[in-house]
Amino acid sequence: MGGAQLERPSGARPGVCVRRSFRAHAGDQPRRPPGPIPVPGTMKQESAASNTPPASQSATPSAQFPRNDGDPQALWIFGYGSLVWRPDFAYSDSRVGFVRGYSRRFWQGDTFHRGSDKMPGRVVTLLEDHEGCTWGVAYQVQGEQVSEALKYLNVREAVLGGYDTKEVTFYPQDSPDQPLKALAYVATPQNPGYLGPAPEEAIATQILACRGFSGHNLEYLLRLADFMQLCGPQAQDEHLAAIVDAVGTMLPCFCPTEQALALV
Ligand SMILES: N[C@@H](CCC(=O)N[C@@H](CS)C(=O)NCC(=O)O)C(=O)O
Repeated sequence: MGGAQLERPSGARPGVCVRRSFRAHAGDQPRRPPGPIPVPGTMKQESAASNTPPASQSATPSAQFPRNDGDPQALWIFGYGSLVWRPDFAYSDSRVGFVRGYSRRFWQGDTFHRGSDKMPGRVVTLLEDHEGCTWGVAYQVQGEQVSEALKYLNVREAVLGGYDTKEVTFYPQDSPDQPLKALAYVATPQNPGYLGPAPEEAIATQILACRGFSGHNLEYLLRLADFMQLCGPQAQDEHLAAIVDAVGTMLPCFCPTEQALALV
């Protein structure tokens, strides 16, 4: 469930980054109703109406919904963080690809999904960067999926995460000459949860120490690193790689000794 499956083309040599076809599978379609993220273990099917945040909380998307040729009702949503592996909304199609002019940074604080008020975690946002390129997944929603996805993401991203919407141009890896307009959720420096730049070692320490209602902050980092690994050598994210390296260096300090585990 969640992110679509990356398929290794038949005949590809294992361990070699090859161009992959990225296909959503009907079985992947999430079943979670749109709306507030239920605390893990308490998920239940609720009517959309009961999930609608109070008017005072709802933050309507600021970007006009980007339209592409073809189905006027269709909308593409670009994910570059947790949306890469856990979109949790129904979609009709998905593509791996990238956006130009932005770099991804772990500069957004999170006190719900991967952190708490006392120990905010760090999640990603997009930074305008003329030479930047950020890889992720674009999901196509059509018909009723559009309002359901936007209602759900408004709560998950805007109300709970401090993100705002922005129109971006998405380049599918399989057809970069046919770019798509897409909606992205971006945490700007003006939002109260924004933490801004920090040394990668400090970010790694924060990630190692934090968890929230959606799980540990380390899971968030490693799932994103997994995705980037699957994208192949053409997809580089030095900021992400530096944080993963820093985590690897620090993990021994966080791991209990054999004596402590009484493994002897
Ligand atoms: N908007 C970015 C980042 C999304 C993101 O990571 N948002 C957090 C909100 S703070 C989230 O949904 N976290 C859910 C989780 O960590 O599983 C994306 O397109 O993926």
